[in-house]
Amino acid sequence: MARIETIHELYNATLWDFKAEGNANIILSYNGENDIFSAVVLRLRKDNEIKFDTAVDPQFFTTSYVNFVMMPLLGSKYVGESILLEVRPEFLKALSRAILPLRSKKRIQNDIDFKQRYGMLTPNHTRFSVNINPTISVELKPKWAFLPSSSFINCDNYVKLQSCRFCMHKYLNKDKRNPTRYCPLDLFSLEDKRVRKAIESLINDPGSNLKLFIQGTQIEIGKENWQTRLYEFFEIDCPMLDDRKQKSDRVVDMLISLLIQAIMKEQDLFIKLKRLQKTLDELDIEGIDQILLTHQPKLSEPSLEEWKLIVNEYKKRTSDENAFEITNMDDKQIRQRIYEYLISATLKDCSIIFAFQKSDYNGLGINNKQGVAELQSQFYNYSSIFPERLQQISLTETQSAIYHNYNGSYKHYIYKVNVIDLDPKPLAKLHYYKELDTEIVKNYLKCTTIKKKCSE
Ligand SMILES: O=P(O)(O)O[C@@H]1[C@@H](OP(=O)(O)O)[C@H](OP(=O)(O)O)[C@H](O)[C@H](OP(=O)(O)O)[C@H]1OP(=O)(O)O
Ligand SMILES: Nc1ncnc2c1ncn2[C@@H]1O[C@H](COP(=O)(O)OP(=O)(O)OP(=O)(O)O)[C@@H](O)[C@H]1O
Repeated sequence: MARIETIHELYNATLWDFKAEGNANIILSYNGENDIFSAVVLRLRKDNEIKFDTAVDPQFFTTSYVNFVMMPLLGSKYVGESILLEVRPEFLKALSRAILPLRSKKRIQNDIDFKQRYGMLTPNHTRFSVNINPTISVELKPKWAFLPSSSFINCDNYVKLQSCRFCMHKYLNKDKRNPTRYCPLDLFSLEDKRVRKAIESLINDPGSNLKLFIQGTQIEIGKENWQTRLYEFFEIDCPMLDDRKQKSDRVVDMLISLLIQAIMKEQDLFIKLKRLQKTLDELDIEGIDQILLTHQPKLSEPSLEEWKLIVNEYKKRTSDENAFEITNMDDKQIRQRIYEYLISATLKDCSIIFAFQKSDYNGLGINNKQGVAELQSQFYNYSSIFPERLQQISLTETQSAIYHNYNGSYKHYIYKVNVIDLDPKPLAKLHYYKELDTEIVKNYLKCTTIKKKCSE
């Protein structure tokens, strides 16, 4: 269950900086002097039209959903703990006034929801609580990791079997004449060359799918001289490279190389995310739509207890070789598939944050492979993974170590990786999902004559 706290010292709007916002939430980072909160963010729900029809408080529900559904599926290593902080309308209104000038115009139509009773305190995944060395963080929003293969897909929509959802969707967005080269299937292939292509494409055209943070502050990629902020982190001051362009290309390449190395170390997360997205969406939205029309099942938002059962049932279904035929589903199995689709929708929309902090453990100056391998094994033996615990509010995070090998020179970093935005999607969105799917395919068929073949 979610833990609820009242922490009086936090109800002061000047202690919170606007950090970021999405469609549904606003995130504030603590700027006060109490070290306990130095790497903590406050996540507040925005006042959106789509409301959850649940008996319990929506923030309480969301936090418990993350604990009961997402943690068992993704693993506690990747899903941060959070605490509910009791909040009052006066505090929320003061925050809203303070952050208004900093918010993007495209988002301000929805304010903080002043009626929420709780905000969510969670670790700031773009910072470390022990802030002794420079930190760099990269947030990826990878989106759909698979090609569907459902027999429910209408033959007129055959493109869905060969072009991935993201690569089709990009033609519907504003920049459709010059769409990004990023394809999530490259990232999830976990093949060196393709992962590099995915990350390079994201850096060249980040959109909302890649964000970069230095010391927890977002850097706008592409803005003039944005790369200079990377020099300090990578300790680049090479006299041989006084050519600016060469220097900045090198530092971006170092960032890409560090990120790829961490992605490869955390392959399990990417494999898991892809498998979950795919198996929880076995029917495709076209199948979900058909069973909704044919069977008209009675549906309501599952309670937290029901969500636990849905996860267990999914696990049973996917481990059972004699699983039932999708053509022979009873009412309970039909509802199960619909709820599984909603879990998959969350996992198609989540983001992954990698944060790196330079470590003082410098490998004693060793720069040959054998020496590094020895040190690495010593290091991993005693502390490859260790939890960082913020005593008072007790939010645990897992940190790991990485030796970044860049052209034969090794640097040691501590890093952490966390999945964010794991909120439940409401049943009311199913209709939107079907409409969007139809629109994406129709537009894609019309828009481009060359249909890209994405491969898993
Ligand atoms: O529908 P999609 O695929 O465009 O995804 C939406 C996202 O758009 P994107 O394509 O990532 O720019 C959208 O992101 P942006 O607002 O575009 O940054 C939201 O994440 C939205 O989820 P929610 O309504 O906040 O729960 C997302 O809605 P869901 O489909 O995940 O419910
Ligand atoms: N725990 C965290 N630590 C650091 N940054 C965070 C954290 N949670 C959220 N953020 C930042 O705030 C942004 C918005 O947060 P979040 O994804 O939770 O909002 P949302 O409204 O649910 O997004 P979406 O529009 O994708 O649905 C994230 O993209 C990320 O940059």
